[in-house]
Amino acid sequence: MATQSTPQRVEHQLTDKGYVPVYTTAVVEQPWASYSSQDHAVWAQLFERQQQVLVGRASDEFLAAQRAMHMSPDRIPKFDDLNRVLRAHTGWELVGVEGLLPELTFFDHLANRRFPVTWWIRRADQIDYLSEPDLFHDLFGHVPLLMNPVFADYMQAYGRGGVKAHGINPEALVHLTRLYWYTVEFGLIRQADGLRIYGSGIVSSKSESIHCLESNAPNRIGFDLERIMRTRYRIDTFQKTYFVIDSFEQLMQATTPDFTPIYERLARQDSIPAGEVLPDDRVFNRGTGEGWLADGDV
Ligand SMILES: C[C@H](O)[C@H](O)[C@H]1CNc2nc(N)[nH]c(=O)c2N1
Ligand SMILES: N[C@@H](Cc1ccccc1)C(=O)O
Ligand SMILES: [Fe+2]
Repeated sequence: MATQSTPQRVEHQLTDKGYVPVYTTAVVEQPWASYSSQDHAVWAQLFERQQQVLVGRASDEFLAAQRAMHMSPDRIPKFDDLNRVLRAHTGWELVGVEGLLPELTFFDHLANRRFPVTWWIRRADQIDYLSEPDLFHDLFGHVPLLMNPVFADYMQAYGRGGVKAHGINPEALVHLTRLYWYTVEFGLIRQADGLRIYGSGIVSSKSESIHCLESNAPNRIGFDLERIMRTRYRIDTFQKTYFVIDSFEQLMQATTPDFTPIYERLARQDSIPAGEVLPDDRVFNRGTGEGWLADGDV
């Protein structure tokens, strides 16, 4: 009987966020044969639950991409099977990793159309909350949209931008990471029939899939590149603000220009607290702020 899959943590490193696990940057084969029956059961339970929550909440593009991937709901998919489909559609491929990677390693993967997917899945007692990306977050949350040609291009361009920003200065990376956070992880998109989810951090969370669209607590504000790059975010609670794009084409066009002058301009401006609404914001919802914690913005 295979044991519960556990990540091979290399060590813990003391950072400004306290002790964080540091993983090897190595690409690892997916140990598919060693997944336990509990691992597959956790996948099936999360997949089934999220499928139900996302009807009427996930964007049309996300649902179409997910259908095209033919991911099995009842056991952990094989990276090799998904790679055959993904490569044929947009040239992307999944690579197995132990967990969070150093930023430059992460960006370099994206720049080469490789998406790093954590090989282990959370335990049954972590179903509702996990502090770091596991296989379910990466595979169910991030992988489907890599089937969408425009979003696939955006993700590669983002990776190239990350490598570039890493060579500029740490502040540029902070500004760029916020863009990732408020689009790839927690982005909303406007459809004719209402706001919908495309961010991976949301689609892999039952509670946030409901909260982000239906609670009055958070702000919902129209996409504005530099506004987003100035805005701090939360890593331990629901987002205080969600940003809304009109289309992936809008996202692609907004991020095509050279960011170098943008980083220079942003360096002279203050960051914006996660829950703030500015006079020029295109406000879809002005949040009540109910349940917000006072501090903790990153
Ligand atoms: C974009 C930003 O650097 C972000 O924190 C990166 C860092 N390293 C990562 N490493 C992995 N494996 N997966 C991720 O999503 C990220 N995110
Ligand atoms: N155009 C950005 C790179 C980028 C592309 C797509 C998304 C985010 C950033 C730059 O010059 O740095
Ligand atoms: Fe993620």
